[in-house]
Amino acid sequence: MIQTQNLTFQYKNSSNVLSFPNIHLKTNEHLLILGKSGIGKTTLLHLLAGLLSPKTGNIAINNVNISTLNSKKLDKFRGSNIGMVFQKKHAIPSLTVFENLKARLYFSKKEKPDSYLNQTLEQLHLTDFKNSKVNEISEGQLQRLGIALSVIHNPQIILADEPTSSLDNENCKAVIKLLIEQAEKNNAHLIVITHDERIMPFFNNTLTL
Ligand SMILES: Nc1ncnc2c1ncn2[C@@H]1O[C@H](COP(=O)(O)OP(=O)(O)OP(=O)(O)O)[C@@H](O)[C@H]1O
Repeated sequence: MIQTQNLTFQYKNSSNVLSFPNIHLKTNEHLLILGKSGIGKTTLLHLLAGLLSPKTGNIAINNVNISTLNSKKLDKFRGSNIGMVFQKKHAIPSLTVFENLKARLYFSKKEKPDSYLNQTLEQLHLTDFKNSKVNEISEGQLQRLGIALSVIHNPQIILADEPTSSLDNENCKAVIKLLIEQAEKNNAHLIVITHDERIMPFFNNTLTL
């Protein structure tokens, strides 16, 4: 369950106060967040991930009010409950694709057999690049690795910022299907922000800021 109430946010060096509609997602519900450039989509996603603190309002995730957690507890909560697909890539360049997945599991203190990692790479058309270093793969492959890294530890919430923007139609479909499949397999919520109209048919719930 995700519930937000009266959320507002203000960047330090800005006089603009961003305010957001309330969100209420029940178990297994997903959400697509739309809105014009600069309206606050990424800011909202970062608030939901606990990467930013609201100026006012509350965010409850599975009955934990994350706005009240101190930074140590918030880091722990995020590490095991949230998977983020960032616009900027978060893979470790000196490691291979496969080693990155192993490292992600290590940091989230979860264990998975190698066969599970291989299956995820297969679903994202990354098997051929399993032993490639991150700086040897293309932008699209890197973006798909970002998806794999965000779901490999089976988080309760998957937050994705423009996950399909640089992908061709085939990989766009593969990525969104994998995100939905992972979310459903784990009873997790999937929240996506996008400009990409190709992914709208995959969502029943949309919120336009
Ligand atoms: N670090 C910052 N300091 C000050 N203002 C910021 C900062 N980051 C974003 N903003 C401003 O806050 C507003 C919301 O930004 P945000 O990135 O959330 O929008 P967005 O809807 O995700 O945009 P886009 O679709 O272009 O990525 C914008 O007006 C932006 O200029």
